[in-house]
Amino acid sequence: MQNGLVLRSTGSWYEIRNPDGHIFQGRLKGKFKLKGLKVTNPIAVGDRVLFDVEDEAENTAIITDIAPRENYIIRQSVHKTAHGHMLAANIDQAVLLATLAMPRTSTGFIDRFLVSAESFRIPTTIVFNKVDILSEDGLAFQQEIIELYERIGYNCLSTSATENEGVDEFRALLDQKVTLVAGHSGVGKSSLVNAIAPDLNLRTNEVSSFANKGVHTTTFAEMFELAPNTYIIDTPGIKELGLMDTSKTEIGHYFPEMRDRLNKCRFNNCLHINEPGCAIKEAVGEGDIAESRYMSYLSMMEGGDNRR
Ligand SMILES: Nc1nc2c(ncn2[C@@H]2O[C@H](COP(=O)(O)OP(=O)(O)OP(=O)(O)O)[C@@H](O)[C@H]2O)c(=O)[nH]1
Ligand SMILES: [Zn+2]
Repeated sequence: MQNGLVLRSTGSWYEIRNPDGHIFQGRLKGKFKLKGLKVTNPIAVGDRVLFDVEDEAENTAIITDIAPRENYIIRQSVHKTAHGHMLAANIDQAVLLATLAMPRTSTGFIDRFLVSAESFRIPTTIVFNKVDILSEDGLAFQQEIIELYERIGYNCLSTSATENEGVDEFRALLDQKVTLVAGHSGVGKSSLVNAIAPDLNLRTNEVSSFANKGVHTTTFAEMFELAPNTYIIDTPGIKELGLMDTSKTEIGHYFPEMRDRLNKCRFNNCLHINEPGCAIKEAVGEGDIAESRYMSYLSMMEGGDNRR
């Protein structure tokens, strides 16, 4: 019996790393209890498992147990069934990679991500990349945006992957942690990761013989070791985390700057849209809650598409 960390999953095979760095291709034998979780997959990237080596020469293994998870991210299936897909487990933090250069990340997209991360209790740092190509006005605007998010309590960092700015800070941020890295295509995710771990090459790693072992060749998330005890989880093709089973009354709780004010509204079932005596709208009016954040809130309440 050994323990290991699940680095990838194809749906039927799981790539497991043991503490010595040895890689096994593991699978579950028979049916495994999902312990009440409404998900289609019993094991996710980031899971810690116990396993028995099945074939020494082939490096295959049988997974016998899964350690309790500290947290996990579930994505609702495209079919909107009651069951979602567990994207990753045991995540220490998320990095939302954004840019105010091109392709510009909207505050709506940032807020949607932050709300999801709050709902999964994952602390998030917003990294603003491509600072090297911002104009003077662009830089001033970025400073305002950073202040806006820092006031709420989010850690922010500005970087240039190409000019090596903020790269040491980025490396320090990831050190000894399991970090989910997310962001739109083109913001510089691979450039920034390659700047701190040149040997890794995110892109080429995606195509491996491992993927051929599975019936479903789509891998939803993958874990990469950057340095000892330092991992990133890449979610290729996944732009937003999405929310599971979130009622309208809950959304306000995932805006930290609203949380403390929620019990000050006149009506305790206030949705902060057009009710009289609303402490949230009052705070927006006084500038204590940013207009852009409130707009994101309203958009999420409408279930509107706020992805861009
Ligand atoms: N000026 C500037 N360009 C950058 C920076 N970081 C990345 N780029 C450029 O932006 C483009 C996209 O960078 P990638 O690292 O491939 O972006 P990505 O987010 O990994 O995008 P996908 O590969 O589509 O997921 C490339 O042409 C990079 O050279 C930066 O800090 N400054
Ligand atoms: Zn209210």
